[in-house]
This record gives sequence, C-alpha cells and structure tokens, in this order.
Amino acid sequence: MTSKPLYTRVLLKASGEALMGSQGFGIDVAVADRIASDIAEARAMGVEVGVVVGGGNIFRGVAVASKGGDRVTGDHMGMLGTVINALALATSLRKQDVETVVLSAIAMPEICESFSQRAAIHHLSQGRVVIFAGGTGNPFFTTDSAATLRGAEIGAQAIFKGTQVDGIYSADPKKDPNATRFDTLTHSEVLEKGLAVMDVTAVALARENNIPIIVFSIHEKGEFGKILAGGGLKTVVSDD
Ligand SMILES: Nc1ncnc2c1ncn2[C@@H]1O[C@H](COP(=O)(O)OP(=O)(O)O)[C@@H](O)[C@H]1O
Ligand SMILES: O=c1ccn([C@@H]2O[C@H](COP(=O)(O)OP(=O)(O)O)[C@@H](O)[C@H]2O)c(=O)[nH]1
Repeated sequence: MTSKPLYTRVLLKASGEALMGSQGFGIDVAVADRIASDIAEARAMGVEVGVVVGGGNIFRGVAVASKGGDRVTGDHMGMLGTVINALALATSLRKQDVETVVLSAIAMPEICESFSQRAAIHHLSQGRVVIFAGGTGNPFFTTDSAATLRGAEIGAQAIFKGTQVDGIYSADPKKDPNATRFDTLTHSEVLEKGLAVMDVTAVALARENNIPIIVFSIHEKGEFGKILAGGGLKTVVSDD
C-alpha cells in the first residue's frame, strides 16, 4: 500500500511486551520482523519514523522494588532491557533493507550512538528509521514518557502508541468485557477519566505540547500503515 500519508514525521511506541509474542519472556524474532515490516511500509509511504521501544518483556524496575531491592537500580536494568529490544528491532529492520540507527539515552559508544536531538533529526531527514533506546535515561520514568519526550524533541506530528489493545476503552478491555472503545478523546478526558492505557506523565506532556496520541494494536499487521493513510482501527487523543 502506498497511499498518501496524513503525517510526514511520527513517533511509534512499540511495547516491550509486544516483542515477546506468545513467549513468557524475551524477544520473538518473528514478531520483531513483523513490526519491522510495518515500519518499512511507513517508510515506503515516505513517512519519517522515530521509534521508542519498551522493555517490559525483559525487566521492569518496579519488580526489583516490590522485592525490597533498590528501585533506581531496577530502573537501570529496565532501561538496559530497552537497549536489547532496540538492537533486536534494528536487526529486523536492516534485514528488510531499512536504514536504521539506534540512539541511546545512556552512552554506550561501542554499541550504538548516543542520543542528541540534532543527531535524531539529522538521521530522520536522511530517511533513516531512528530507534530511541534507554527510555528517557532517568529512573522513575517509563518508555511511554520517553515516547512523548522524544516525539516533542523531533517535532513528531503524532505519537503512535502500539499496544496490546486496539484503542482506548471505557475500562481496561482485558478485565471488563463490556468496555466500549472511544474513537476520539481529548488529553484532558484521558486524564480525568483515569484511562490507564498510557501513564499520566506521558499524556500530560503530550497535552502540554499539543501532540496527538493514536492508540492502536501493534499486533495487527498493516494497521500502522492504514492509520497513517487515514483509516484503520484506533483511538485518537487530540485537543483540536
Ligand atoms: N481504558 C483502557 N483502554 C485501553 N486499554 C487499557 C485501559 N486501561 C488499561 N488498559 C490496559 O493498558 C495496556 C497498555 O498499557 P501498558 O502497560 O503501557 O502496556 P504496553 O506498554 O505493554 O503497551 C493495555 O494492554 C490494556 O490492557
Ligand atoms: O525513561 C525510562 C524508561 C524506562 N525505564 C525502566 O525500564 C522499564 C521498561 O520500560 P517500560 O515499562 O516502559 O516498558 P513497556 O511497558 O513499554 O514494555 C521500566 O519498567 C523502568 O524500570 C526507566 O527507568 N526510565
């Protein structure tokens, strides 16, 4: 599909849990390849794509804290998990001949470039997919917040939150079978209704910078491209 896209530069948040597929832990290469093929399709449409990858398939800092360990160290471990996922997704993209760079919030020059806004925008404007690793680089944050932060820094026209469900519902659809899906919401409505698909910090930062958030299922092949072309199943969070 090569329809004219609605956006020219977007930020895709790919959850870590999505990358593990049906396994209980780690990375399912077939899933990483499939997500990469959706990103390749977006590039073929001419859309510049930045990607923030999660790390929940490998480690979450709160897991350490809940067992009496140090939260900050746990978060460091979580951020390193996102680097592993970023390298896996970059590998899948390069296999499909999509030029890709990984920029890490935590310097590890032997492995990948360090993040700077200037480097990110340079690579994007050269047509490369830029994968942002290491979250925000700070403990007590999430990769959803990293997605909004990097989205604002690169001037993304929308944040695409690719997750396990196909939009934002009146309640968690995994827990409430009667939950209904919203087509559109404002950032304030998401916060006021306590709709927990994305964390409060991420939504507040997107509201402050007037960036729409599009929540969609990362498991549906081709959905990213369909939404970029104006269709697809999603919830759009926007204040316009
Ligand atoms: N109101 C809601 N609408 C949609 N999903 C919700 C809602 N409340 C909670 N969720 C849950 O939020 C999850 C996404 O949150 P998150 O923990 O960021 O997952 P991930 O990072 O793995 O995508 C969904 O898989 C869904 O089960
Ligand atoms: O800016 C950030 C981003 C992530 N993390 C840590 O990395 C883990 C994995 O990220 P996240 O839970 O956001 O991944 P996802 O839910 O998207 O798979 C988190 O639990 C945190 O421990 C962090 O400390 N700072």
